[in-house]
Parts: sequence; structure tokens; C-alpha cells
Amino acid sequence: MPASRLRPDALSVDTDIRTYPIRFVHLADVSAHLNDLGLHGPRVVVITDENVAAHYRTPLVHAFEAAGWTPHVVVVPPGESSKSLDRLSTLYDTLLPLGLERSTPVCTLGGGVVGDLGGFAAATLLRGVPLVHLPTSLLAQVDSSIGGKTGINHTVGKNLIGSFYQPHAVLVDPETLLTLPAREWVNGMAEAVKHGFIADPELIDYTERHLVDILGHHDLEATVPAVRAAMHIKAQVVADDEREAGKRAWLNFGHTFAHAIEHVAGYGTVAHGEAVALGMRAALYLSHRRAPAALDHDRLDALLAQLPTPDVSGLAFEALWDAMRHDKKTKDGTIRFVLLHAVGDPFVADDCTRASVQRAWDFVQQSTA
Ligand SMILES: NC(=O)c1ccc[n+]([C@@H]2O[C@H](COP(=O)([O-])OP(=O)(O)OC[C@H]3O[C@@H](n4cnc5c(N)ncnc54)[C@H](O)[C@@H]3O)[C@@H](O)[C@H]2O)c1
Ligand SMILES: O=C(O)C(=O)C[C@@H](O)[C@H](O)[C@H](O)COP(=O)(O)O
Ligand SMILES: [Zn+2]
Repeated sequence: MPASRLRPDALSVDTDIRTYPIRFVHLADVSAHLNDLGLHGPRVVVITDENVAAHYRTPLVHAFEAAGWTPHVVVVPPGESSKSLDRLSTLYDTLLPLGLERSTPVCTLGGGVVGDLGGFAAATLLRGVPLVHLPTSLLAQVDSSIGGKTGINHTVGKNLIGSFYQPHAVLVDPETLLTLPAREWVNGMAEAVKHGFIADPELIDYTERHLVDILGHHDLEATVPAVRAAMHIKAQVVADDEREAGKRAWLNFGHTFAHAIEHVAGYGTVAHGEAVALGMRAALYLSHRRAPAALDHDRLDALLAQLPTPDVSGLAFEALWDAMRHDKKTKDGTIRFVLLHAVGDPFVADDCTRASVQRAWDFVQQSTA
């Protein structure tokens, strides 16, 4: 298939367990791609959510059936609350009686919630069945479908139960973005910009030039190059450090704050990408205070300020600080933050004082009030 602007060349993710492709496809061709990947039917499980099912369940099922496959579609409620032990348990109750075999592929069709939940189910069913992500949210396309982090939330904190479980492939149909609500474009662009901050000044420049086309007009021709650039960065970081022994932590830029914000606000109140946008503003502020000459704070913060976020004036710093203690980057009791020496030059800081972190949160609250 020749590359086109909406379906550029594939990328690949090189991990210890396997090298897998990220392909830009038509959803109707998924079964042919599964065959090509050595994943055979006739049975296939598709895990999706109600919103995504409303648009894509019927065409995908028809395409599978026309190719001689037997799809079993499982639909979960949309939203962060589905990343729960209860929902996972319901998923096992639905899937195990089907008598799946170790070779039965499981596809997740949807955003990061379905990917993380369905990915964890695939990792644990029969000790692991083949997983293919079909990401339909911008956030899932630029970030969550790549790299093998799967899991669920706990009342103690975000993503605290999970596994590393790499998919066999990521099959992206950019045209699914056309049904995505406006808020979800913001969520996706937050994680895309994150990849620019940690690794690619050109992606930051590109986003500055095209954000209106992307967020305002949902212009796929402007969006797909940003998606591919973000995917490329994520694939490289994961290939270098699959299990987060070192540089993979950079993908957590903005996330020490973000996960605390999501937890304290109540899962689903502030969406993940929105929380990451707020967390990056705090991390940029902290970075700039340490090395004012190396970062054009006002320019970079102005880019983040174009990502609309909910009112966080009610989130007290004390509660956020407590929640941050459960961050998975915490070491020897010290809360750690990914900061920037410069755009494209991140590091993990373990010496941020409580007072400096509070000043960063005060800045975010004042700027978003
Ligand atoms: N595993 C990872 O590496 C990783 C990376 C980043 C984020 N995450 C996780 O991903 C989750 C956030 O993902 P998300 O932002 O995709 O949220 P989401 O999965 O809740 O999707 C956002 C909303 O968009 C809807 N939707 C998705 N695709 C659609 C489409 N094409 N048309 C219409 N509606 C559509 C969904 O139903 C949902 O309501 C968080 O739980 C976050 O922690 C994981
Ligand atoms: O893939 C990674 O590594 C990331 O950190 C990507 C993040 O965008 C994502 O939100 C991830 O789920 C956070 O990981 P966690 O280990 O901090 O839960
Ligand atoms: Zn994230």
C-alpha cells in the first residue's frame, strides 16, 4: 500500500520480547493485518467502550465477518472509572466462559482507558494472549497504544496495578479521529506536546504553527504528521528502556502532578491529558526557576495555555502533595519530577523542595483562574 498523507509509512517498536509495527490502516482492513502478523481466526475478541462502539462496532464486525472471522465484542462503560478492579473482574467473567485459546487475538478498540484495561486483561488471561491495539482517541494514537504499559487505578492512586505487556501491533486508522469530541483532541495534544518537550523541539515548533488547524478544525492533514512524530519519539524511548529503568521516566514529564490532580479531583473529573497539560505547566515553572536562561518559559507556557483545562482552583496543594507520595517514581520517600534543562533535554529531579513545588502549583492555579 503506498504511503499517503493520512496513512504514512509504518513505524516499529523494538522491545526485548518482540519488534512490533505501528501501521496506519483502514479499520476495515484489520483482519488482513492480523493475518499478515501471523494472528489467525476465526475467533477474535474486541474490547471497546460504549461511545466507540456506537461508531465503529458495526463496520468492524462486518469487516471481520466478511473475512470469515467470528468477533466477540465486549463493551465497557466509557471513562476513567472503567480502569477498575470491578470492571476487570466483569471482563474476566465475560471472556473466560467463551473458552478462548492462547492464540485468540484480543483487540482493544478505543482510547487509553480501553487500551490499559483490555491490555491488562490480555496480559493476564491464560497468562497472556496476543494483544493488538486499535487506538481511536488522539491520546491513544500518540501515546498509550505504544510501549506496553497496561493497568488499572486504585483508590490509593492512579495506575498502581498493572503490567508491562507489549502488543503484537498497533493499527491506527486516523479517520476515526473525525468522531472524537473536542475535549479529547486537547487530551491527545497534551501528550503529543509532551513528546516534543522531552525530545523534539521541531515538534514544539510544528504544534505552535498548527494547533489551530488541529484543535480548531480537526484537520487530519495537519494532525497526522504530529501523531507520527509523537509515536516515533515514544517508540524510541520505549526501545531504549522498556521497563523504565532510566530514560523511560522522561515520558512522565508533567505526570507527578497529573496523576495527583486526577486522583484528588476524582478519577474522570479532570481528564488525563488535561491533567498532564496542567502538570507540564508546573514542571516548566520548576525547570525555569532552576535554569532561567535555558528555557523560554513564556513562549512554552503560552503553548500549554492554549490547551483548555477545567477549573482546578479547588484542589488544595496539601492533598496533591500527599497524593504525589504514591507516584511510582518516588524513591526512598522522595517525590521526583521530570524537569527540563532545555527543550529536548529532560532529567529526573529528586531535590525539589515542598515550598518550590507549592510555588509551581500556585502559579498554575493563578494562570488558569
Ligand atoms: N499505557 C500508557 O502508556 C498510557 C499513556 C497515556 C495515557 N494512558 C491512560 O489513558 C487514559 C486516557 O486515555 P484517553 O484520553 O484516550 O481516554 P478514554 O479512553 O477515556 O477516551 C476518551 C473519550 O473519547 C471517547 N472516544 C475514543 N475514541 C473515540 C472516537 N474515535 N470517536 C468518538 N469517541 C471516542 C471515549 O469513549 C472516551 O469517552 C488514562 O487512563 C491514562 O492514564 C496510558
Ligand atoms: O509510557 C510511559 O512510560 C508513560 O509514562 C506514558 C504516560 O503518558 C502514561 O500516562 C503512563 O501511563 C504513565 O505511567 P505511570 O507508570 O506513571 O503510571
Ligand atoms: Zn500520560
